[in-house]
Amino acid sequence: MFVPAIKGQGTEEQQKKWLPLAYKFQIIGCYAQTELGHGSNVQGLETTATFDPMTDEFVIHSPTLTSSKWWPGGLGKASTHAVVYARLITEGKDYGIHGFIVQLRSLEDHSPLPGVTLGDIGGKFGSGAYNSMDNGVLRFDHVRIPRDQMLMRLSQVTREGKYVQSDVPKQLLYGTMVYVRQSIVADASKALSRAVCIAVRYSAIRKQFGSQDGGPETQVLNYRTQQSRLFPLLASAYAFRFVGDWLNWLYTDVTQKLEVKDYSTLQEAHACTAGLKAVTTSATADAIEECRKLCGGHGYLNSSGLPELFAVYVPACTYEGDNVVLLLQVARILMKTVSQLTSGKQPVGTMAYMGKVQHLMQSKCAVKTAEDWLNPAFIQEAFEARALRMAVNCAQNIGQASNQEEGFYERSPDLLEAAVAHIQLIIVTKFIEKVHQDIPGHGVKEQLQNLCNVYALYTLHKHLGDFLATGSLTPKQGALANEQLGKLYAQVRPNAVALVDAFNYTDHYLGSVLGRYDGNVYPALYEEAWKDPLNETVVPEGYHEYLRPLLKQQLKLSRL
Ligand SMILES: CCCCCCCC/C=C\CCC/C=C/C(=O)SCCNC(=O)CCNC(=O)[C@H](O)C(C)(C)COP(=O)(O)OP(=O)(O)OC[C@H]1O[C@@H](n2cnc3c(N)ncnc32)[C@H](O)[C@@H]1OP(=O)(O)O
Ligand SMILES: Cc1cc2nc3c(=O)[nH]c(=O)nc-3n(C[C@H](O)[C@H](O)[C@H](O)COP(=O)(O)OP(=O)(O)OC[C@H]3O[C@@H](n4cnc5c(N)ncnc54)[C@H](O)[C@@H]3O)c2cc1C
Repeated sequence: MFVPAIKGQGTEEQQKKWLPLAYKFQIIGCYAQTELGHGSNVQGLETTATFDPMTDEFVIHSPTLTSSKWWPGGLGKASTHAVVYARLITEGKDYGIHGFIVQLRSLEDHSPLPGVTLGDIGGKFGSGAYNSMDNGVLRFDHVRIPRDQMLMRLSQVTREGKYVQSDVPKQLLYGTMVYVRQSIVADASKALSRAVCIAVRYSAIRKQFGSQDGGPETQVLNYRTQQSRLFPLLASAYAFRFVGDWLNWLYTDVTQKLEVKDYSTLQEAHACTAGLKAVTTSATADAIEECRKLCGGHGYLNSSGLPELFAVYVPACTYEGDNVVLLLQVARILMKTVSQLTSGKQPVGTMAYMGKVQHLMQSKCAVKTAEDWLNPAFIQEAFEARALRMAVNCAQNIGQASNQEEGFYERSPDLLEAAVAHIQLIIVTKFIEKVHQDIPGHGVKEQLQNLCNVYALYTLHKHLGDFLATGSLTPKQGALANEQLGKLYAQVRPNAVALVDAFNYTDHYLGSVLGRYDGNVYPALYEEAWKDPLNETVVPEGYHEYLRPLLKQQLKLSRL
C-alpha cells in the first residue's frame, strides 16, 4: 500500500524519487493511516503535521495516546518508512488529512530514528495465523521532515506556508484504499475457492450411513442437505471470480480516466469497490466456516487447512474498511441517485437500472413454472425490482424524518440491506453477462450457466423476505425458485469435483489432507497425526509429576 499511495498521491517528481527505492527494497514502506482511536473515521485522525516556515519542514507529532498509529502491516519491525496520514496544519489552520512520507528507522542499523517510538501490537486472532505480519504501533515526538515529503499531487504547501488545493477531487486521498478494495474481491474468490475445493473433494470421499443391506455407505456429497449447503458456495466462488475480473476492469478504466482528469466514474468506482469488498468478504468468511462444518470433525483439525484459512481470512471483513461502514457508503450513493431520479438525471453504470423506476416499481414477475427461473431475463428483473424498491422505500422513509441526516441514521439498518441488494444485483448481472460470452471447452458453458442459476436462485431464496416485502415476487414464485434450485443441485453433482479441480490448486497450495487431489485422505490423516509433538513421547510429560500421584492417591482411597 506504500507504493500505490505514492503513485496515487505523489507528484511525478516524488514518484521518481521514492518508487525506485521501494521497488529495489532499498527502503521498506507501510501505510500508516489507522490510529488507536480512529480507523473507520479517517477525518477523525489526530496525528498532526505542522508546517514550520522557519525551517521549511513539517513537524509530525502524536498529541494524544489515541493518536498512536495502530495496525499498519509491516510497521512493527520491518518498515524503514511509512506513508503517514496526519492533520495538515499551516498558518494556524487545520486543513484535514494528508499523506506524508516519513522515515522511521535508520538505513544503517534499522534502529528507530530520534522521536520515533514503534513496535508490534501483539498476538492476533487464531493460532498465530496472522502473526507472521508485524502489525505495528507508532508514535511521533515532534519528528521533522522536509516539506517535499508531503505527498503533493492533490494539494500543496508553498515555501511560505500557503495551502493550495489542486483541481483534483479531494477523494483521491482515498485512492489507495479503492485500489486494495478491488483486489480484495479477487482475493475473496481465491480464499472461497480454496475452502470449497477442500469441502467438495472431502465430501466426495467421505461415506456415512445409507446402506441397510451391508452394501457401501453413501457419499455425503450425495445428501441433499450437503449439496444445498455446499453448491451455493461453489457457485459463489465462480461468481466472485467473474465480478472481481469486471471490477478490475472498472478500476483500470477509472484510473485511465483520472489520467486525463475525467472524474465522471469516481463515484461508481467507490460504490462498487466498497460494496463488492463488503459483500464478498462477509460471504467468504461465513463460507469458510461453513466448509469447516461440512467436513465434520476432521474439518476442525489444523491438517484440514480450514482453521488456518479462516483465521487468516476473517480480518478481510474489517481491514480496508469495516464492511458496515463501506455498505453505508453505498447506501449514501443510492439515496443520492434516487433523489436525482425526479430531476430527470439518468443514472449510469451499475445504477442505470434505477432509471427504469416507472417500470420496476410496478412490474409483475412473469415466472409461472420452476423452469421459467432458468430464464436470465426473469432473474435480472426480479433482482432489479428488489434492489430499486428497497432503495426507494428507504428514501421515502428518510424523507419523512425531520432532517436527512437524522433519517439516514434512523434507517441505517434498512439502508444496509438495500445496499446489499444493490451489490448482489451487480454480482448476478456480471455472472449472467459472463455466461453469455463465448466460453471455450466442451460443456463448460452449460456448467457455468448452472452455477450462475444456483448463485442467483440461492441468493433469492436466502433473501426471499426482501422479494416478498417489496412485492417483487409472489410466495408461489419464491417456492418455484426453490424447486428449481433442487433440480440444479442434481445437475451440478456429477461435475462438482471437476468444477473444483478446475481451480487447479496444487496439494501444497491447498495445504489440506482432506482436499488432496488423489482423495487418499485416511492414510494422510493418520500419518499427519504422528507429526504432533505430543506424540514424541509415549508416556506424556507430567505423568510422574501430576497424574501418577493422583492415580495412586485415588487407589489408596478406594482401598480404605
Ligand atoms: C496492494 C495489493 C493488495 C492485495 C490484496 C489482497 C489481500 C490484502 C491483504 C491484506 C491487506 C490488509 C491491509 C489493510 C490496510 C488497511 O486497512 S488501510 C486502512 C483502511 N481504512 C479504511 O478503509 C477507512 C474507511 N473509512 C473511509 O474510507 C472514510 O472515512 C469514509 C468512511 C469513506 C468517510 O469519508 P469522509 O469522512 O470523507 O466522509 P463522507 O462524507 O462519507 O465522504 C465524502 C465524499 O467522498 C466520497 N468518497 C468517500 N470515499 C471515497 C473513495 N474511496 N473514493 C471516492 N469517493 C469517496 C463520498 O462518497 C462522499 O461523496 P459526496 O460528497 O459526493 O457524497
Ligand atoms: C489484519 C489487519 C490489518 C490492518 N492493516 C492496516 C494497515 O496496513 N494500515 C492501516 O492504516 N490500517 C490497517 N488496519 C486497520 C483497519 O483498516 C481498521 O481496523 C478498519 O478500517 C476498521 O476501523 P476500526 O478499527 O476503527 O473499526 P470501528 O469503526 O471502530 O468499528 C467498530 C464498530 O463500529 C461500527 N461503526 C463505525 N462507524 C460506524 C458508522 N458511522 N455507522 C455505523 N456503524 C459504525 C463498525 O461497523 C463496527 O461494527 C488493519 C486491520 C486489521 C484487522
